[in-house]
Amino acid sequence: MIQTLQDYHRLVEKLCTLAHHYYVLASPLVSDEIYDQLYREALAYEEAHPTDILAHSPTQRVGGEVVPFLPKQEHKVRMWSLDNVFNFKELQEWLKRLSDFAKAPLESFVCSPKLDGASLNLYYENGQLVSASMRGNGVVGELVTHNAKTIRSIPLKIPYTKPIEIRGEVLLLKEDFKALNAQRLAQNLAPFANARNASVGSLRQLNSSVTAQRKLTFYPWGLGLCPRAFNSLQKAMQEVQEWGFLSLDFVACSSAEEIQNTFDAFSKKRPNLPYEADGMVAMLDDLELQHSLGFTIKAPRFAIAYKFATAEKCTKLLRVINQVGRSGAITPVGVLEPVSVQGALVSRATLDNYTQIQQQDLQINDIVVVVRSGDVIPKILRPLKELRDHTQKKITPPTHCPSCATALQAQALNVCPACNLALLLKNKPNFCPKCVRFFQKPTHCPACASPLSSQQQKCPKCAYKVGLPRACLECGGDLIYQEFCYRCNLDLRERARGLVCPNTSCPARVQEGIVYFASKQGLEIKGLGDKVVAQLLRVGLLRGVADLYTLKKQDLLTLEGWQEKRADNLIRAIESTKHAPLWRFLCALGIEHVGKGASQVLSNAFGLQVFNATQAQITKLKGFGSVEGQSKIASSFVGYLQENKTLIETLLGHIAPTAPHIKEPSVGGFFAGKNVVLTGTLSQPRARICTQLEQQGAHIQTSVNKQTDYLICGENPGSKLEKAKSQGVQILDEETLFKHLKNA
Ligand SMILES: NC(=O)c1ccc[n+]([C@@H]2O[C@H](COP(=O)([O-])OP(=O)(O)OC[C@H]3O[C@@H](n4cnc5c(N)ncnc54)[C@H](O)[C@@H]3O)[C@@H](O)[C@H]2O)c1
Ligand SMILES: [Zn+2]
Repeated sequence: MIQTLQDYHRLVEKLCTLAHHYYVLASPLVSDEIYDQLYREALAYEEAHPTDILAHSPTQRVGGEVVPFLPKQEHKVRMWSLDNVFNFKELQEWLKRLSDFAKAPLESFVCSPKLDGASLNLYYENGQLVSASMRGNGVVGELVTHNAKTIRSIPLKIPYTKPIEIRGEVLLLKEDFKALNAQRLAQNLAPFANARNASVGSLRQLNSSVTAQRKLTFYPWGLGLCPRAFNSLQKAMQEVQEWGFLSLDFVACSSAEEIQNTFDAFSKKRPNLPYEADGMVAMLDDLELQHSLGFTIKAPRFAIAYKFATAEKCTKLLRVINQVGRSGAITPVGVLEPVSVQGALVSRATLDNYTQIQQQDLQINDIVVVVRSGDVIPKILRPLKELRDHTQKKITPPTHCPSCATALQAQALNVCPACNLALLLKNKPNFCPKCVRFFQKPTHCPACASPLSSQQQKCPKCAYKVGLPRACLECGGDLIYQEFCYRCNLDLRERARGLVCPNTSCPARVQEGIVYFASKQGLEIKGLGDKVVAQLLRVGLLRGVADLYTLKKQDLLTLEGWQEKRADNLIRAIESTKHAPLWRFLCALGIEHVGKGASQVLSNAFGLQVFNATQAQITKLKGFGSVEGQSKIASSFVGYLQENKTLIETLLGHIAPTAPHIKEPSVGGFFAGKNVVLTGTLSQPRARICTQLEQQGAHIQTSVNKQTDYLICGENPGSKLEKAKSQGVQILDEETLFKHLKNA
C-alpha cells in the first residue's frame, strides 16, 4: 500500500510506462492482473487524497497515445474505458453507487463476455462503411479503414442508412491465433505474446495485405452515434446482428445475484469459448437511462467490467529466510508484504533454490509475482525488474545452517533450476561428445512404432531391444553420461547445486522428521503438528521420533497450554499407531525416494523381513526403476536402514506394525508357515520377538484358534494358555523359542 506522495508519484510513473508498452507498443511488460493491482493502488491513494491527483495518471485518461504513423480520426461520440470489479462485494458496491446516483432501484441489466481484443469504431453513412478507427485516447483514434475492410465479419454495407457508429472488438479466435503463431515460428519470426497484442498489431498495419492474412474477427458490443431511438441495448444489438454482424451473448439480469450467476456461468464456459475473454461486462439495458447517468472521468457509470479471478498477484519481497527440511535441504522462503491472493492472505512464498534466485536476478525489495494454485504453497514466480527503484539489494546464499550453524554442503538439485521440473533418473540420457547428440530412451519402438512403457527393455510386439544405445548411432563413438533437464534441455552439469545441512542431528531436521512421521503421509498422529513438536523438542521431552513412545501424560501436563484432555488425546493418538500397517510405518520414516507406492510394494513383498532385505532383492522389485542394475529406491532404503539401525530397533521395540502375511518365507526354519500366538511377559519387547518370528515365516495371531500351531508362553500368562491347552496347541516356553530362533 502506498502511503506518501512520493510513492504515489513513483507508482504513476510506473503505470505510465506499463500503459505505454501495452497500448502504444502493444507489447506489455507485465500481465493484466499485475497492472490492475497497481492501478487500484493508485486509485485508492487518489480517492484518499483527491488534491494530489496527477493529470497524467492512467486513472484519468482512456487508453494511451495515438500512434504517430497512422492518420487520426475524431470519434463522433467519445469512446470510453471501463471500471473494474473483482468480486461479488465490489459488484454490489457498484450497483449501490449506481442506484444512489439514479435515485431509483435499477433492475434491468445485460451481461456480455468482455472480449480481450482491440476496440474498433465503425462509422456507416447511407449504409456504407465510411471509416473504421481504433479507440486511441477516446476522443481521437487511429484510422484503419483500409485494414477493417479486410475483415470478413465487418459488413461493408448495411441496410440501415442513417449515420451510425457501431462499436465492437477486433480479435483473433483462439484457433486462428495458434495457427498464426505456428506460421510465425516456421518463418523464424517472434511469436505474439497473446491474441490481444496480435490483434492490435494487425489492425495497425500500413499494408492491409498483411492484415488480410491475419484472419481477424469482429464482434459488435455497442453503439456510438445513433440517431435511431432504441430503448434497449439488447434489442439494439439484436438488430445490429440482423444487419450482418456476428452475435455476442447478451444475457438479461435483474439483480446482483443474477449478474453473479451469469458471471459464474461465463467463467465456466471460458475455456470452451472460441475467443479470449478476460471477464464479463455488465451494463444497464435502458439506453436512455445510460445516457442520463453519464460518465466519470474515463468510464461510463452504467457499465462495469467484472474481471475473471486470477491466481497471480504482485507484492514486495521484504527478505529471504532459509528453511531446513528433514533431508537437510535448504529452501529459501520469501517474506512478503502481505497480499491477498484468491481470498487468502499471503505473506510467505517459496523460492525453490538459490540457483533460481541467481538466474532470475531476484533482489530484496523487488516487486515479485506471486501465484497460488489450488492448495499448493504460494510461490514467487519472478521479479518485475521494470519496477525497480534503486532500493534493491542482492540476495546471498547462506554458508551455514540457520538452525545448527553447520557449514552447508552443495548437493545435486532435485528440480531443474530453469523450468523447475522435478529431476528424476530418466534425466540422464547418454550423450555423444563428438556429434553433440542426446540419446533418450524412445517412447515408441524404433522398429515397429509400438508404444513402450518407461520400464520396457524390449518392444512387446517385435522384441526389438529398445534400451539406450551403448555407442552413438551417428558416429559409433562412446557415449557419455550427461544430466540435462527433460523439459527445457538445460545442461545441468555446471549448474550450481542445492544447499544441504549435513548434520543428521540438526534440530531443524529432527523437528521436520518428527512432524513428517506424525503427518498424514506418515502415521497420522492427531494433535502432533509442527508447533507441538517444536514445544516438546524445546523442553527436552522429545529428542527424536522414538521418544514419542515414552511420552508420559504427567510430563505433558507440566507444559504450558496442556490440560488433562489434550494430553490424553495425544497419548492415545500415539498409542493408536502401534499396530499401524507396515507400509505406513515405512513411509513415516521419510526415507528419500520411499513414498507411499514404494512402501506398499516393499511391505507386500517382504512383510516384516523388509528390515533384512538386501539391496539386490529390493532392486528386483517391479516398478523400482532399476537402471543398469541400480535402483535409487533400493540404495536409499538400505542405506537408511544401515545408518539408522538403532533407531529402527528402538522403534520396533515399542511398536509392532501389521504386515501382510508372506506365504513363502525367504528363510526357512522351525516356524516357517506356522501360526503362532504369544502370551505373558517376555524378556524382550514383544514387537521384536514378533519381527523375528515373522522373519522366519511365522504368522502371528492375536488369539488362539483351531489353526494355531504354537503358543509362546511368558511369565504370568493370560487366558490364552487355558485355551491353547484345551485345543491341544503345542506350548513353547521362552527358552525353547530362542533355541529355535537361533537354529533357524
Ligand atoms: N498489462 C499491462 O501492462 C496493461 C497496461 C494497461 C492496461 N492493461 C489492461 O487493460 C485494461 C484497461 O484497459 P482499458 O481501460 O482500455 O479498459 P478495458 O480495455 O479493460 O475495457 C474497456 C474496453 O473493453 C472492450 N470490451 C470488450 N468486450 C466488451 C463488451 N462486451 N462490452 C463492452 N466493452 C467491451 C471495449 O473495447 C472497451 O473499450 C486493464 O484492465 C488492464 O488489464 C494492461
Ligand atoms: Zn542444520
